[in-house]
Amino acid sequence: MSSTFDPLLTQEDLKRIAAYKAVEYVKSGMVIGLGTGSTAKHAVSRISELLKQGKLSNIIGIPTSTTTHEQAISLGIQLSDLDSHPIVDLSIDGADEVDPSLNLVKGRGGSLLREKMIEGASKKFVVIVDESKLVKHIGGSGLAVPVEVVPFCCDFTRGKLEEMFKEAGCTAKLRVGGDGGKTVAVTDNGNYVVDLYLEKDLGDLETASEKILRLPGVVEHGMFLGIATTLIVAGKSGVTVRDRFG
Ligand SMILES: O=C(CO)[C@H](O)[C@H](O)COP(=O)(O)O
Repeated sequence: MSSTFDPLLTQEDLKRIAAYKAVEYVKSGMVIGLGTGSTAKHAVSRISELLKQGKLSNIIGIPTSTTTHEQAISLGIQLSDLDSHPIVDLSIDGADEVDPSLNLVKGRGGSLLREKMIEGASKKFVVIVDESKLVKHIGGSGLAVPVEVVPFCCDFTRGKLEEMFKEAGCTAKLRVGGDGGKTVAVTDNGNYVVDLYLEKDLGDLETASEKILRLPGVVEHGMFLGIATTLIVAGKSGVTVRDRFG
């Protein structure tokens, strides 16, 4: 599916267009996983707008971060969690990278663990991106693959991760806060993030995933393999919608 746009649209416009398109999947009475980031925030705002206009009702949101929790609360969206609502009808979230098989890198915003729990529990997971996020192979773009680690001996875990992907030219860096690097960035779960910068792609992603998850000290990584069901891409020449099973 595709339509033609104004070439003067900004990246922010494209994020909003993708998000609004995804919200067309939201129906009254649904439990919705609310993603995190500058693209997902447009979806949360749109859901609230439609609730206020009476075009949607009885929506329960499951936020994927404290930031999204605060946004949704400020917009009056009713919230819950996976303990009370273990099955999520639909999640909508952005991504940092998307490959042709709809595998993703997520978590450059630091919310990868809650995102993976909620999006993995969803019957449908719609990924919304502008076209800059499309890559041939995830993990080889020069940008980071985030890994959430426990704070205990995090430099030991960082070193093990770097060693693990030595052949892919990996440099593993502990993520610092937005205060010029004076403090370590802490996730919503009280953990740290090690960013894996790779010169080459990771090869077989399932193998890489298993290796990372087997390392004690690792909580989760930001590769979302086989979780996304639908991809919405907004680009200067239009919007496309792709279903993994379609
Ligand atoms: O995974 C995420 C946060 O943990 C975000 O979805 C991802 O970083 C994309 O963010 P943005 O829409 O701001 O580019």
